[in-house]
Amino acid sequence: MAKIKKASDSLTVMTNIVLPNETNSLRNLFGGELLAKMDRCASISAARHCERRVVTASVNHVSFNHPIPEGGVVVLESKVSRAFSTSMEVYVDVWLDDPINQKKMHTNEGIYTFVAVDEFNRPIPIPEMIPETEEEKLRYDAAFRRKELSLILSGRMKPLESVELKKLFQEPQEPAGDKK
Ligand SMILES: CCCCCCCCCCCCCCCC(=O)SCCNC(=O)CCNC(=O)[C@H](O)C(C)(C)COP(=O)(O)OP(=O)(O)OC[C@H]1O[C@@H](n2cnc3c(N)ncnc32)[C@H](O)[C@@H]1OP(=O)(O)O
Repeated sequence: MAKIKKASDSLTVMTNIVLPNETNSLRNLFGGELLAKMDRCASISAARHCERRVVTASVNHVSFNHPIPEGGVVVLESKVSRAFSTSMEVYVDVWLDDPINQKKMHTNEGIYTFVAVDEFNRPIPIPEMIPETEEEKLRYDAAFRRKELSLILSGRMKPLESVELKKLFQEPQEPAGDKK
């Protein structure tokens, strides 16, 4: 597949108001409801990138930094952060938006992996992705480590087979001349 796409080509923005039936006993948005919203938003980004059917392969990370209250306006923004062969990482940022005071607070982020599949649910190749902004470049650079970690945690890769992740745990090598 020759096509190359930008991260911004997959930008997806979903805005919702938190309704009472989505809240927990503290009257904040229930975590599972947020996960479902993030999965929907991210899956649209993934489909926009590869122009194919996609399935969620894993949820690699979700952070709940601030509660989102009933009646709050929730804005989800997702983009593909890196495309591999058949899989892609999608980053979702969640904001609590105060339209009256025009303030926005970053409340959550999530990192998902999607796989493009054919009509028989077999993985198929996807276009490459090029990052443009500084944030997109940082997320792109770290995505391979996260892919390796996710494969290790799901039993699909042995830790010693990793390339990028292993480097994090290796002692920095001293230049030959500095040895005492
Ligand atoms: C034009 C469009 C406009 C927009 C228009 C709107 C469209 C709107 C779209 C909405 C779309 C609905 C979105 C529903 C989203 C669900 O809800 S899907 C339901 C939940 N998910 C599932 O049921 C998936 C079930 N699992 C599977 O089907 C298979 O395990 C999978 C994921 C296809 C993988 O199959 P497999 O045979 O194991 O394949 P394998 O070759 O080993 O791995 C394939 C790739 O996945 C990676 N992978 C597999 N597991 C993992 C893991 N745990 N971690 C990281 N990577 C992994 C592999 O590393 C490999 O990556 P590449 O190196 O090829 O890039």
